[in-house]
Amino acid sequence: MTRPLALTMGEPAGIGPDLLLALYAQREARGLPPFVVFGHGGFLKARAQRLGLDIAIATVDADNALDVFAQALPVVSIDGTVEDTPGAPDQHAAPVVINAITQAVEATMTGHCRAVVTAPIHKGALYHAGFKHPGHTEFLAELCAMGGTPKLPVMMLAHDDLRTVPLTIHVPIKDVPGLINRKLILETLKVMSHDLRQRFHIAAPRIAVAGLNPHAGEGGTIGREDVEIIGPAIADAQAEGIDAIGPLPGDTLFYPPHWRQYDAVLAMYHDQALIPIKTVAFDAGVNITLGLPIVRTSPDHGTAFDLAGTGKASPSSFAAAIAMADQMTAPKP
Ligand SMILES: NC(=O)c1ccc[n+]([C@@H]2O[C@H](COP(=O)([O-])OP(=O)(O)OC[C@H]3O[C@@H](n4cnc5c(N)ncnc54)[C@H](O)[C@@H]3O)[C@@H](O)[C@H]2O)c1
Ligand SMILES: N[C@H](C(=O)O)[C@H](O)COP(=O)(O)O
Repeated sequence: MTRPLALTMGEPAGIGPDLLLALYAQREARGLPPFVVFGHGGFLKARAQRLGLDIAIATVDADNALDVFAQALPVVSIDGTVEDTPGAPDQHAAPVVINAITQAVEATMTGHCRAVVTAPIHKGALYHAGFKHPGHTEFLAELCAMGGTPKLPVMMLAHDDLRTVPLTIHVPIKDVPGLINRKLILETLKVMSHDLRQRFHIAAPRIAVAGLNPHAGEGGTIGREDVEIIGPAIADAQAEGIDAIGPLPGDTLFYPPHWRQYDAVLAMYHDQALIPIKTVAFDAGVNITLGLPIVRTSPDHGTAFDLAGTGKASPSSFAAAIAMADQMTAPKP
């Protein structure tokens, strides 16, 4: 029998807990693989009750999850204080939120679970509690390094054949130009090219690189980064055998006949990469971290405080994240 996926509870005041509870209730209808939740058992019981979900919750070790999955939602319970206050984040819950991620990664790195699927965290609440990482992406790279030097983690948003990667992630837009350099572009393209083959089974991936400036700098007349940094970095990548092309104007790159020529797009900043996916597939997009020794996926949405505890949030993107993690780690027949 296969091992379970490790789901993290995410921000308790958000919709993450609602969705994983709903997906457990819908597991058969949706054909979901077995999973175990790393989170706070008492809180999850309270949230299930609030949502009117009649499901049993069993406290387990990751190794026992499969034994109970058919009868109860298996939870590796993390000690700490977590109140059921939808829409109102409480920084006292932060240690549980962070430990849930840490333990889920450990269980996956040590082979007890197959992959990690994270529920959304509220970055502001964690920063106030001292969390030092911009988001899961960088934290996961540190956890997977197990005390060594973290490898470059790469965020990808994916839906069907549309896959986009932000070169810079959670940084102020005013800092973006200064963070773009040849080495970062080359290293990101290497990770993309490797993982498109390894995780997505694309034999010869083609990658489009978006420019930073309008019209990719219009030959250097509207900003110099495209000609002085991005173009040379693409040449570096081509010299290493990576099929990358660009810089291409970001505004027309996402016209379907254009992006469909490529297996992925490397964008220069967060919104340039995420807007296309969230516009066409907010309900089905998946966030996947490339460059890790394990598979990690996540829904493309955030904590949606306005919907937490109401039962109105759509579980579709979370289900797509589970399906992608399952597909990428399914035992070979
Ligand atoms: N993977 C992650 O941990 C992750 C991802 C994205 C955002 N976030 C965090 O989430 C917080 C809120 O971010 P935001 O407001 O920009 O984005 P959001 O995705 O939480 O919400 C944006 C809008 O979409 C709606 N929405 C979101 N998910 C929905 C769903 N499943 N069904 C129906 N409607 C849904 C919300 O109600 C809201 O109107 C921030 O702290 C951000 O950092 C975390
Ligand atoms: N910008 C990401 C998104 O909207 O999906 C997000 O905040 C998640 O980041 P991490 O996976 O690094 O937490």
